[in-house]
Amino acid sequence: MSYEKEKQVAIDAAIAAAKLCQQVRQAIPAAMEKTDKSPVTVADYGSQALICKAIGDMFGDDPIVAEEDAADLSTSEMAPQLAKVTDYVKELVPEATPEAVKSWIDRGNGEVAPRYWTLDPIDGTKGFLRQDQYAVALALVESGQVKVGVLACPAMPLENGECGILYVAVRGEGAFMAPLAGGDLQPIRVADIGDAANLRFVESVESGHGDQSRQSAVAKAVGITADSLRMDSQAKYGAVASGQAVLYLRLPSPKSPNYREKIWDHAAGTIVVEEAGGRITDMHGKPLDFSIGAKFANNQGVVVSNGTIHEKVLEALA
Ligand SMILES: Nc1ncnc2c1ncn2[C@@H]1O[C@H](COP(=O)(O)O)[C@@H](O)[C@H]1OP(=O)(O)O
Ligand SMILES: [Mg+2]
Ligand SMILES: [Mg+2]
Ligand SMILES: [Mg+2]
Repeated sequence: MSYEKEKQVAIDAAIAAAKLCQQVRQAIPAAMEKTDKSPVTVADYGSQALICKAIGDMFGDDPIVAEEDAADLSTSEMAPQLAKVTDYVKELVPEATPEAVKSWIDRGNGEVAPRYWTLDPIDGTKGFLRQDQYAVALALVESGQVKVGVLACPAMPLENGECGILYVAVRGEGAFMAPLAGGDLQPIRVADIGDAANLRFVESVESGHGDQSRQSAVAKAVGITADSLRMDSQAKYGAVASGQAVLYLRLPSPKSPNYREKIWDHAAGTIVVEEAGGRITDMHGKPLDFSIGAKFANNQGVVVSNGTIHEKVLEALA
């Protein structure tokens, strides 16, 4: 089946959301704290409102499993924050009101189903706040398989020195990138192992999101001697898909061994890498299971590679 309409709606929505994020970031955003102590900003809510509205308007029957929840914005003390979110959304959707914005955000409370969308309105909020990398990540999943993935990475550098990359993939059609500011989609491929300059691996900036000493040891065991490239968000998937790195390791942090990865932190990135010729499994070699819920209850860790080194990496982990 062709996903032309889904792809186009997803691209347009992600570009609009990325614009909103860039506007918020110019104003040096403040972080609010969620109940799990993780940060969130008006841009996370604004991005989720825009994208859930767009998907809901075009594909009203599709559930959306998204990270944020409008309940966090519904108290009277949060009214000024909701007003700010509404102002940013209004610049792109003039009819936005606080109530409408909350209802759009709440479209993201859907559950995993035979066909669903999953959204991280800002992946890498900590990177967003640090003026580092972040991504707007949207994917369509059918029968447990990601079919369409769009990653908008406003801070990813292009070869010409400008910033902003859009990565797009549709199952069976290849992976592509374009300048986020506009331009043609160009095919991308993972790096060949013979390409020594690209023999690098990527990992999180946040040391609490992985096991950095084990990640370095595994990279060394497969012949990668260069220091890791540390990057926030699913921009790391973009780096592997476009050949800037051959490996992305995300092994459970000793500080939070029971943490389970969330589907919206991986769905869009995984199809971009797979369609660029790469491979993704968990640290035990199992495929990521997108069919059970918002968390990967049956997977531990994530290994993303150019494909050719994957078995060696799994052997080093075993
Ligand atoms: N202990 C953890 N291990 C792995 N990922 C985590 C952990 N805690 C939070 N995260 C998630 O890591 C993602 C950012 O990853 P990266 O470090 O690659 O930029 C965020 O979506 C964040 O989720 P959350 O938004 O729920 O805090
Ligand atoms: Mg995230
Ligand atoms: Mg997020
Ligand atoms: Mg978050």
